[in-house]
Amino acid sequence: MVKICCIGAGYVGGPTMAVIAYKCPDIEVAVVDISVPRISAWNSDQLPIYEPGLDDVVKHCRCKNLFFSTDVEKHVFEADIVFVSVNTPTKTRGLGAGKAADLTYWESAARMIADVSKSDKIVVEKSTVPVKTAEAIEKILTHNSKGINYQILSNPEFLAEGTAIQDLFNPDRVLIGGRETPEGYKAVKALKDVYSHWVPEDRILTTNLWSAELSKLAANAFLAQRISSVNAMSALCEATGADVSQVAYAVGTDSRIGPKFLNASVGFGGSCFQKDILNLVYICECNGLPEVAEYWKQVIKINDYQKSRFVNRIVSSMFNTVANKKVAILGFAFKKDTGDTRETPAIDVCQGLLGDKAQLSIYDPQPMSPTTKKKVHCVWDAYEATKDAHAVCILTEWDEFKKLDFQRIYDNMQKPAFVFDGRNVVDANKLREIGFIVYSIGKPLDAWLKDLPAVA
Ligand SMILES: NC(=O)C1=CN([C@@H]2O[C@H](COP(=O)(O)OP(=O)(O)OC[C@H]3O[C@@H](n4cnc5c(N)ncnc54)[C@H](O)[C@@H]3O)[C@@H](O)[C@H]2O)C=CC1
Ligand SMILES: O=C(O)[C@H]1O[C@H](OP(=O)(O)OP(=O)(O)OC[C@H]2O[C@@H](n3ccc(=O)[nH]c3=O)[C@H](O)[C@@H]2O)[C@H](O)[C@@H](O)[C@@H]1O
Repeated sequence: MVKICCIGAGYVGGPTMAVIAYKCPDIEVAVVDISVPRISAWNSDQLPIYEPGLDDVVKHCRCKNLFFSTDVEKHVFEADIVFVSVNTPTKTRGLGAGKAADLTYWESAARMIADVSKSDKIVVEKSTVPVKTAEAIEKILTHNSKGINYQILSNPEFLAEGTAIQDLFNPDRVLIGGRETPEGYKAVKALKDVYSHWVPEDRILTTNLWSAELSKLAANAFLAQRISSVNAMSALCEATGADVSQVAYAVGTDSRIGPKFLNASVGFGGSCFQKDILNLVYICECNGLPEVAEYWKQVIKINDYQKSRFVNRIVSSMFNTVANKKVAILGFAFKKDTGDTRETPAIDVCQGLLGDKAQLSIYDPQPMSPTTKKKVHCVWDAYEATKDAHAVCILTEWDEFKKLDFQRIYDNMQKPAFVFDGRNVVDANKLREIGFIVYSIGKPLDAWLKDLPAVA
């Protein structure tokens, strides 16, 4: 029986390995982590992450061919294939701080693999890493190899949170990069055999190591660029009376452009887009390509602009001050159907409003982390959040926000009552009929808002 071990039981390691175990009953999969609470949660009824469909997949294989453990060394020792899916955040200190990927966790995982291994292993980069990381990992492993043969593969993950199980069951493609040597091809084939249990052959792409590593950063940069492009258009729409949804639809019907990922928003968030673009920018700079670096940096600049533009809209609409006014925040997660609040645009919007001394009352359908709860006032119901508020800000596109009784909300709010829709989820005209003053990203402006400055 092939044995797989995955180091890192996070948003990627957990769901990815659960699906491998589910689709490959002949393979034994162990997911290991240094975090005891995380592993305990994976072994309980309350999984550490919320992802539609994940519970069923985990329940189906846990303790059969899927195991979660803190005994990292034992499972690495036993494995034929070791996936490394540890976090690779942006460096906060030292060389490349604020841009480069912090590979501390990766390096310590690689050193541990070298320490405990007694047999040949395929080591798979699942984390998103800078191009050429495989070379560094190879050096760490081979310098400590004790005669063991390691093959490094790059197998970046393209799942999106909220649709992880769907994405893993039916991926657009699986990408595997390896060394162009006989041993390298053999390792690529071994990993391909795992995915071929359920992924059609023509969707498993094989490349050299560097193409696979760079394709992951490129894919995230292209996706984020589309959002910044439509968000840049949203500002122009507001200035001209065009409607960003109509523009996006018209643009997206061109088959060369395509309709997906063109929803204007308060800005993109999540743990990866910004981190991966910063990483790309840093790699460009290190390779003497400042113009290319500047090009990608602009995607982040527009995203920051979009978030501050939204805050400025709120403050300027409400007589230029939100001091001591209750503002209800509906949605804190970085997108719907996830409990993840990492790098959510809601953090920047809330900070902006708190900077103007607003009193925030936050409601998200998913429970907030204890750290977030300590910093802001969270409530368990949208009606409680909006009671006596001057304004409602919608920051995540949860479906339940579309179904709220806005007449009830209006009746219980201070007047004039404002709605700032950062996700274009509500029917603005219906809300206007109730009496709200409504701002929707990239949509024709209310008379109230028209003459106010959009950006201070
Ligand atoms: N979150 C997402 O949707 C996606 C993330 N990625 C990439 O996948 C990687 C992992 O991301 P997430 O799963 O979101 O991170 P995460 O932070 O949820 O999980 C990483 C886990 O690795 C563990 N860990 C760190 N060092 C360790 C070590 N030496 N030994 C054992 N465990 C260790 C941590 O305790 C943590 O539980 C990142 O590189 C990210 O860019 C790629 C595609 C999607
Ligand atoms: O490397 C990663 O971590 C992953 O990053 C993204 O996945 P994720 O961040 O989970 O979620 P997305 O659906 O891409 O959304 C990212 C952000 O963009 C925003 N967004 C998305 C689409 C859109 O049209 N408009 C928009 O503002 C979302 O609300 C969210 O804040 C990519 O979609 C995945 O392919 C990739 O694997």
